[in-house]
Amino acid sequence: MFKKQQQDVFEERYLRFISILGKGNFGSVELCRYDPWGDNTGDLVAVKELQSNKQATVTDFQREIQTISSLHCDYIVKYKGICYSTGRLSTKLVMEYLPYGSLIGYMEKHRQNVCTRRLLLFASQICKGMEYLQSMRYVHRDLAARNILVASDTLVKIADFGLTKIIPVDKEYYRVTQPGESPVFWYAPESISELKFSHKSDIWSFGIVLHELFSYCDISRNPKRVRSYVQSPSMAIHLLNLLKDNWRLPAPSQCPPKVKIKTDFYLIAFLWINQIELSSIVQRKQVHAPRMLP
Ligand SMILES: CCc1cc(O)ccc1-c1ccc2c(C(=O)Nc3ccc(C)nc3)n[nH]c2c1
Repeated sequence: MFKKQQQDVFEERYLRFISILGKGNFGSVELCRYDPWGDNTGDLVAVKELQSNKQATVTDFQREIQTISSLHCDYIVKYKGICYSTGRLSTKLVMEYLPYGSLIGYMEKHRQNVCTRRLLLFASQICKGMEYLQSMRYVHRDLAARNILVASDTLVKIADFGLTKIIPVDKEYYRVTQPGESPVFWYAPESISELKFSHKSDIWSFGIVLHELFSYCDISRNPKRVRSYVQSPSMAIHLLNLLKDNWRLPAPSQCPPKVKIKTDFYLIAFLWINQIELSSIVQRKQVHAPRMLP
C-alpha cells in the first residue's frame, strides 16, 4: 500500500496512548509515546487514525500520507511514519509532536508576550512553508490559524494536509467534486462559487491567516459582517456577495501602523506571489524585523 522505508514503520505494541489532542478532518489526533524500551524514554508523537472505513475516506487518508511523507521543510510538520494495526485492519499516521498546539490556543495563552515582531516572524515562516508547498505543486486548501502548530516561541509549522491536493501539470487549479465541510471564511471567491482551488486561493487563505495573526486569533475582533463561522450554504452566499461588492477584511484595529499596509492588507500575500522575501519589505518599512528573520 505504501513505499515502506525501515524508519517509516512503527510497531503498534510500542505505541502508548497518552491523550486525545483534537479531532480534525475524518480522524482524531492522539498524543502517544513510541516507547520500544518500555522505560518512558521514547519520543512523544502525534498519531492520526482513520476513524471510518468508508472507501472514499481510506483513499483520502492514503493521499494524506503520500502527501505529508513527500514534504521536507522546516515550516511544515514532519512526517515520522506509519503504524499498521494487527491484521492491518487500520493504519495510523505518525507525525512529530509539537508541544504548544495550534496557533489559536497559543495566542489565547501567550498573547500578552507576543509582539509585532513575533507576529511578522510567524507570518514569514507560514509564507515560506506555503512557498515550499507551492514549489511542490500542492494546494493546501485548508490554511487557517487552527492548522498552524507552534513548535516553540519562535517557530510555527503548517499542519493538517487532509484536504491537500496536487495541481495537475497541465492545469493551474484543482476543482473538487463535492464541497464537504467548507470553511468558507478562509475561501477565495472562486473556491466558494466554483469549488476551484489553486496557489492563488491558498494565498487568499494566507491573507485571512494574516488577519487572524494580527487579531491574535481573537474571533470577537472580526468585523460584524462575517462574525459567525457557520459553514451554512446561506453563509457562503452572503460572504460571496460581500466579496463581489469588493468588501474586504479591514486590517485588524490593533494592527500597528508600520504593518498596516496602505494599499491592501494582502500586500504581504502579493510579495509571496512575486517570491519577495517578507523580510525585505519589513526592513524597507523600517519595521524592526525580529533578529530571527533570516
Ligand atoms: C497527526 C495529525 C496530522 C496530520 C497531518 O497531515 C499533519 C499534521 C498533523 C498533526 C496534528 C496535530 C499535531 C500536534 C498537536 O496537536 N500538538 C498539541 C500540543 C499541545 C496541545 C495543548 N495541543 C496540541 N502535534 N503534532 C501534530 C501533527
